[in-house]
Parts: sequence; C-alpha cells; structure tokens
Amino acid sequence: MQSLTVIKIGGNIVDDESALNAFLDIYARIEGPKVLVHGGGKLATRMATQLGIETQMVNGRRITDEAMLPIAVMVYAGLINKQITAQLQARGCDAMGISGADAKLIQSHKRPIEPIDYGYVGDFEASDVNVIRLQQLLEIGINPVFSAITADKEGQLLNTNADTIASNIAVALATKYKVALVYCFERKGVLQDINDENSVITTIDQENFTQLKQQGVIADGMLPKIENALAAVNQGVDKVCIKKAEDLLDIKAGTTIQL
Ligand SMILES: Nc1ncnc2c1ncn2[C@@H]1O[C@H](COP(=O)(O)OP(=O)(O)O)[C@@H](O)[C@H]1O
Ligand SMILES: CC(=O)N[C@@H](CCC(=O)OP(=O)(O)O)C(=O)O
Repeated sequence: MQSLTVIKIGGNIVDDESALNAFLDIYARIEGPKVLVHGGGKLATRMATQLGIETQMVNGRRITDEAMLPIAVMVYAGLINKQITAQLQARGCDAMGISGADAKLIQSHKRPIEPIDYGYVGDFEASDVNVIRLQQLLEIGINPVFSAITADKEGQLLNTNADTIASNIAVALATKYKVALVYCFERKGVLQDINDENSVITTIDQENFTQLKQQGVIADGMLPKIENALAAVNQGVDKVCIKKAEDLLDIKAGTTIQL
C-alpha cells in the first residue's frame, strides 16, 4: 500500500508568520501524496472582536451563530486557505485550497441543537468523505489544502472542527493508503505539566487518556484533538501523533496515540 500523510496545523501556527513559514518549508518537501488541514480559530476570534461579535467556545468548539458563520467562512475558506495555498505554490508544492463543499468532498450535517445549540456547526463521518474524488486529485499530483468549512446536502455552509476533518479524512483514505496522521501545534506534544515543555507524554491510549482527563492534565482544545486521534487509530489509520510543527520530520518527537 502506498503511504500518505495527513497533517493538521493548529491556529497558533497559522497565526504566527514565522512558525507558519517554517512549517510550510518542511511540508512542501514531504514526499508522496499528502493532505493539509488547517484551522485558524485565533484569527476568527480576532476578526469577530473587531466586528463587535462575541466569541463563545464550548468544549473546544465554537458556537457559530448567524453573525459568526460568515466570519468563519471568510477567515478559514478565504484568507487563510488562500494564503497557505499560495505559499505552498511558491515553494513548488502543487497545492489546491478547498473546503468540504468543493467537488462534494465532504458532506456534513448540522449538529443537533440538544444538549447544546452550536449553531452552524457541521459534523460528519469518514463515510461522508468522497474518497474516489479525493484520490483522483492525489493521483494527478494535487496536494489538497482543506479549510474548516463544509456544507450539508442542502448547500448550507457549516463551520467544522479542523481536527475532526483531519481525522475523518485520514480514516477515509486508510482504505486506499497506509496513512500517517500528524496534529501539529505550538507545543512539544501533549504535556504532563502545561508549564513544562519537557514533560511530553510519549504515548496516549484510551486508558491513560481517561485518567489524564480526570486529573485535569488534558483540557480545552486538547480534548477533542485526542478524541479525534483515538478515533483515527481505532479505525485503521497506521500512525497518529501530536507534535510541534517544527519537529514534523523527527520521528521520535511528540506524543504517539495508540490503541
Ligand atoms: N496537556 C496538554 N498538553 C498540551 N496542550 C494542552 C494540554 N491541555 C490543554 N492544552 C491546550 O490545548 C491547546 C491545543 O488545542 P487547540 O487550542 O484546539 O489548538 P489547535 O489550534 O492547535 O488545534 C494548546 O494550545 C494548549 O493550550
Ligand atoms: C466548530 C469549530 O469549533 N470550528 C473551528 C474551526 C477552526 C479550527 O478548528 O481551528 P483551530 O485548529 O485553530 O482550533 C473553530 O471555529 O474554531
């Protein structure tokens, strides 16, 4: 089976020009088919504040009401997606910036309003990824760059957590490729002590995740990230890790998520 890499870059990297450029330098050189998924939550929050719109996050996910949705679409599928795509093209990597709506690559559904009404937030499963169309793009040498926007079957745009997009794309492509999924962010990995960059937890499985969650070691945006990572290893993704963007090529760095 051919190898394929799916990488998610977090909002703090996207928001830091020099960290993003350093990451893109490395990403552009990765051999073989690859898919990049980006967030950009920090910029969306800043844009919303500038427009006088308050940001509300629950369990690491954004409440996306009628005022927030256009901001999310403009920031994720617009500015950030096109900047990353252009920067990859400038590095000789044939990138194509897309959302889940393009070529019906991902069909999501609006999250039910109970127990929490998240507004225009989308959910989907790996089976909702258009694997054939994605594979066609990869086979002609296109490197897809996914933003955190999807659409439902009525054409409603939905804000969709970028970690979930990365995990579901990795699972969907695992039927065709040997997939490595890497969550890149600004820390050295999942940390035992959030204030100590040298306290990286080298492996996480379902059992120690439950304990670390109870102890409060893992919180905020790291909770859905690890849930998505565990879902990926449980569904056939070969290797999943969470690491610092600049350590991307260091196979010993970061936290490995395992069964
Ligand atoms: N144990 C932990 N180790 C590392 N980061 C953690 C931990 N617990 C919570 N976090 C937080 O999770 C954040 C990463 O999740 P998130 O904010 O969704 O980032 P991203 O945009 O990279 O997906 C980190 O910036 C950190 O503040
Ligand atoms: C529904 C939901 O929460 N969507 C995310 C999408 C962006 C994202 O995932 O960005 P980060 O990777 O920077 O967190 C949000 O709006 O924050």
